[in-house]
Amino acid sequence: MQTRTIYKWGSPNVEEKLPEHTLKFLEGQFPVDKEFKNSLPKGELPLRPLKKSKISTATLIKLKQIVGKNFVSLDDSSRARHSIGKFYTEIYKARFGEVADVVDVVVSPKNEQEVIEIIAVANAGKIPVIPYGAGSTVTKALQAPKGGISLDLSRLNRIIEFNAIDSTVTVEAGVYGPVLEKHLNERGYTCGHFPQSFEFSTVGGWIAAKGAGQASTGYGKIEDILLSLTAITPSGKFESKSYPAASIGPDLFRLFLGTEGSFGVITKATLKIRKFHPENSAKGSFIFKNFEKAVETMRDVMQAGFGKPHFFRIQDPEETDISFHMSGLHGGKEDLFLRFIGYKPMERSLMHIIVDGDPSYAKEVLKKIKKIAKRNGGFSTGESPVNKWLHQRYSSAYLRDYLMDEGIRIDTLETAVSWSNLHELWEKTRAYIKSHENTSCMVHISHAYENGANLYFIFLSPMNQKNETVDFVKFHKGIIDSIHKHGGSLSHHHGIGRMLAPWMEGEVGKEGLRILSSIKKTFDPKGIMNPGGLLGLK
Ligand SMILES: Cc1cc2nc3c(=O)[nH]c(=O)nc-3n(C[C@H](O)[C@H](O)[C@H](O)COP(=O)(O)OP(=O)(O)OC[C@H]3O[C@@H](n4cnc5c(N)ncnc54)[C@H](O)[C@@H]3O)c2cc1C
Repeated sequence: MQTRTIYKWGSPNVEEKLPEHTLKFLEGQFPVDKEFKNSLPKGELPLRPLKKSKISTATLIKLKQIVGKNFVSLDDSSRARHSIGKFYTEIYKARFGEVADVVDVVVSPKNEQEVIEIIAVANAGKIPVIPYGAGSTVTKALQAPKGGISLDLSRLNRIIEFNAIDSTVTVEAGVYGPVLEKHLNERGYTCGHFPQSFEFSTVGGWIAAKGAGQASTGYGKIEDILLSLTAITPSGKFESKSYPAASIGPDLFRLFLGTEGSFGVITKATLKIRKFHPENSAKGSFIFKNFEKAVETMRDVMQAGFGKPHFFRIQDPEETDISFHMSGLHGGKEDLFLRFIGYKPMERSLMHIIVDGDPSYAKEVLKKIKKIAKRNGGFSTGESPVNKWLHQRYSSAYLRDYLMDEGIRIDTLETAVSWSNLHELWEKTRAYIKSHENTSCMVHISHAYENGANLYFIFLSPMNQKNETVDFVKFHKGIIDSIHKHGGSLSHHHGIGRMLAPWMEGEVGKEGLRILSSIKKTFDPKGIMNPGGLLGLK
């Protein structure tokens, strides 16, 4: 498996160089002062925890006895790396070497028994424990305002059982996406969970953040894929059984979904798997005259009842426009033809579809979608845009670090919204984002349901040369306020962490927070699991 460098997201084997036409477009759109750009650190400074480790010698001895001395790290780089995820300001500050809320020690157990013993030591000493999957969180969920132990789960990486009879796979929590998927693909199956961070995220992290993959419209979010789990909590070991369905009171294992390590450590999970033959997939794309018609088509398809695509995406007009520029299509013959037949830049909206499954099913569903698209004025643009998107479905995110080198800010926020609120939320939140000086706002829908969809906002602008962090935080807060005010959920798949915690009471209410807090107390009476404001918990 590939590893990545400290600061950069993505495979070190993939060059982040942009094609000439893309660079030209970005330079034109987001002019950045050369001197400012050159003054920006590019990630060459060593990471520097702003606090000294306060772990006691007695605790260190115990931890080393459990996992062996090679799996306990106290060095600056390990502590700092394990205390940041991939939120914009975390990465920005790390480039200056700074990591403020830092763990005291990093411990890497190799099995569940070692996790049990570490939790016991931590609980006895009231030492915070922060489970660490692959560090791809974008919600500040790994920051350690109270210090403590980072429990790196990457050695819990076994695939325990592939079960073709039940169509399940049981894995340890530290298994990375590509390892799991390769194992399944070799047997003609898929897990169906492909977050954009797929290459560098773990099964435990997917469950803990309650994430969604790019094919979630067909395969479901991780909560639909998860059948059962084992979690080690300070109160004991919780284990659920893998029934296809059951009526045995509330599904207790679901309590761990989305809790971002604040109830316990997920050590093992059983996931549903699906038969998978990519050669059978049916692909199509359409361009619509406007976003409204594209959304209407998506909603009609989701509510028609004839089946649904696995990947179902709409790019709003600005995202469609920027992808024309970035892919070099802008001004080309396809673009001119589309304009000529009435599909105008900054109005038109692109839709991508992939239907998996039995070939006759996939073909039939695509045929029916084509009918609905045609009725709504969709012009078929074939398989090629889908293949292009598939080619860069993970690597497009590598761009953020490159843009940071160039003095350009790019970040995202995402939400789920009912169909009836979708347009207002899209319009109002876009308007807020666009009110910030020289800011592009691209929006796509990538997860669709019978009752609504997600909206994924990407914003791009030159960095603020006076104070990038302060300006970013203020602007970012305004976007969250707008999403919240216009009927969107705080998150559809990234989770809450510490980033969205201040809005949690507004989302779930005082009573909701009280219930959450009392469940936490049951699993974690001393409050050692990922403490310090996560999920809005005290
Ligand atoms: C470029 C990029 C693209 C992304 N795209 C998507 C996307 O498409 N869909 C999506 O859902 N998310 C996406 N994310 C967010 C992130 O990748 C997910 O939240 C992912 O599920 C986190 O997994 P991880 O293994 O990296 O967990 P980490 O980042 O290490 O941890 C995340 C949280 O879960 C807790 N945790 C981790 N493992 C365990 C465990 N075994 N037991 C208990 N708690 C645990 C941690 O304490 C932390 O609070 C993206 C992130 C990036 C940087």
